[in-house]
This record gives sequence, structure tokens and C-alpha cells, in this order.
Amino acid sequence: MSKRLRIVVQGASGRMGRAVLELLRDHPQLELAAAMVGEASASLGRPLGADWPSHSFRADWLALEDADLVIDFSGPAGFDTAVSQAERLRAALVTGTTGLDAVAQALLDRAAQTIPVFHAANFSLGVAILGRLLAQAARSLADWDLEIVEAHHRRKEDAPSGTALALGQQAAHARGVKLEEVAVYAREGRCGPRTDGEIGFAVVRGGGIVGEHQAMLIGPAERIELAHRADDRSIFARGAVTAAEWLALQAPGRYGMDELIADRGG
Ligand SMILES: NC(=O)C1=CN([C@@H]2O[C@H](COP(=O)(O)OP(=O)(O)OC[C@H]3O[C@@H](n4cnc5c(N)ncnc54)[C@H](OP(=O)(O)O)[C@@H]3O)[C@@H](O)[C@H]2O)C=CC1
Ligand SMILES: O=C(O)C1=N[C@H](C(=O)O)C[C@H](O)C1
Repeated sequence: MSKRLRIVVQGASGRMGRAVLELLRDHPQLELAAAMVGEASASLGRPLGADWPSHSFRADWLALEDADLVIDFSGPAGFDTAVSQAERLRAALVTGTTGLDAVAQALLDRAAQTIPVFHAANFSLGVAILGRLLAQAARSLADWDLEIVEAHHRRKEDAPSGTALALGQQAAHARGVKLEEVAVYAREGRCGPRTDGEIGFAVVRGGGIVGEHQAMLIGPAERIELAHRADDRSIFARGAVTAAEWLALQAPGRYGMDELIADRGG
């Protein structure tokens, strides 16, 4: 039997961190190496719970010497540490943190020279397929208006969601344009009529909505709506853990859902 892979979870006390811990609890191939939070976390030093008698939430990365993978869901606050510590440990890095700017993307590119790096704004297989359908529709209906609407829980900090932006990127790429040149993130007051080629974004925040994305392609007298609704964030955790198992077998480089799906014949 092969050795179990040792996983460090960054952002372990958060909604996604806990969902990942839940999957690691009885996992046959993966084991928890450490559950990390920030230095100022209210959870620092607290035990993980009865299922993890030998683990507490910790922030002492330099005490870690042995890990195969880092899974990061800490948001921008813990992202840089996840990247630099994965590099130091020579561990593969899976990150689902969204709201990454160009500097953060450059950090991932740098890390990918020495370790395998997997980033996805959304680890759901359904969303990956939604992106492909949207690209096809946006290409075929290049003169139809495209609007992307997303809805999330009231505690989400970034907007539009990483997924909405990734969908916009896929559609823009399919149309041969740059998203930054066609994206419209706000309409208010006398903002004038819609211009041709715009990709508009709208954001809903409230309650406990797990994650919903809808792309509307609007023609002269008809409309296509492509939508995905996540009912439980365990789907994202499962996707991240699947990505981790796959990534552990890859060479240093940048990977995402497309590479994972392609490698599995999709
Ligand atoms: N790719 C995907 O499929 C998905 C991506 N996400 C993304 O994942 C990220 C996290 O989301 P979510 O779990 O809802 O957020 P939470 O706010 O629930 O969790 C964030 C976690 O990060 C911890 N944290 C904060 N600062 C640091 C730090 N400096 N070092 C280490 N840990 C830190 C927090 O600890 P504490 O609060 O204890 O200080 C908390 O445990 C977001 O960017 C979100 O958009 C979310 C869902 C799916
Ligand atoms: O913060 C969340 O919750 C989610 N974030 C991701 C995003 O920004 O796209 C993925 C998912 O929709 C849930």
C-alpha cells in the first residue's frame, strides 16, 4: 500500500477549511499534517475537536518540515504565506482563494517553477462544464448581450465572485476580446444605454446562499440562460481534495480544472 499523503490546510477554521477537514477525517489516501490559521485568529491554539485528538489550530509554519500538499482556502490574507510555505516545504499547492490580483498570480507563476500549483476559482465539476457551455454559446452568438449574475452568502468578501470573473474571462476569450476592455461592473444613475460587446456583472449577497451563477445571453427577441447552483459547499471541498490527489502526481507547473478534466478523458 502506498504512503498516505500529508496535507496542510491553510485557512482551516473557515467555512471551506472545515469542509476540507471533514473530508480528510476518514480519507484512505490523505492525512492531515496541520491545520493552519492566521497569527491573530480567535481559533489559534484551540483543539480541532474530538475527531482530531492530536491537532490544534496553529500558525507556526516554520515548525513544519514534512508535508506533501498544502490546500489553501484562507482568502487573500493567508494566500501569500500558503504559497511561500508550500515552496519552502516543496509541497504541491492547491488554492481556491479568489480575488487574486496580478501580483498574486505572479506568485503562483513563480511557485510553479519548482512545485505543482493548482488554482481554481471554483472546484465544482458542474461549474467547469458551465464555463465550456458558456464559451461555446458566447462564440456562436457573438452579437448577443451577455450578462453574468452571481449570488452568495452575506459573509463573502470579494465581488464579483472569482467564478463570475472566470466565466467572463472564458466568454471574452471565446469572442476574441479582453475582459478588461468589455467588462461593466456597475450601472447607476444615467449611465446611458448598453454598448455592443459589453459583458455586464451583477452581484447579490444575502443569508447563507452557497454559490449561484447565471449567464444570460440576450438576443433580439430570445434569451439563453445557463445557470449553476451549489447546494452545499462540500462539493467545492471534494473538488479540491480530488485536485490534490491528482496534483501530487504532477510535475511542477500551473494546473486548473481544464487540465484535471482533460487528463481524465473529459
Ligand atoms: N475555489 C472554490 O471552489 C471556492 C473558493 N472559495 C474561496 O475561498 C476563500 C475562503 O472562503 P471561506 O472559507 O468562505 O472564508 P472564511 O472567512 O470562512 O475562511 C477564511 C479562513 O482563513 C483564515 N485566515 C485569515 N487570515 C489568515 C492568515 N493570515 N493565515 C492563515 N489563515 C488565515 C481565517 O481564520 P480566522 O477567521 O480564524 O482568523 C479563516 O479560517 C475565499 O477566497 C473564497 O472566495 C470559497 C468557496 C469555494
Ligand atoms: O466565497 C464563496 O463562498 C465562494 N467563492 C468562490 C467564488 O468566489 O467564485 C466559489 C463559490 O462560488 C463559493
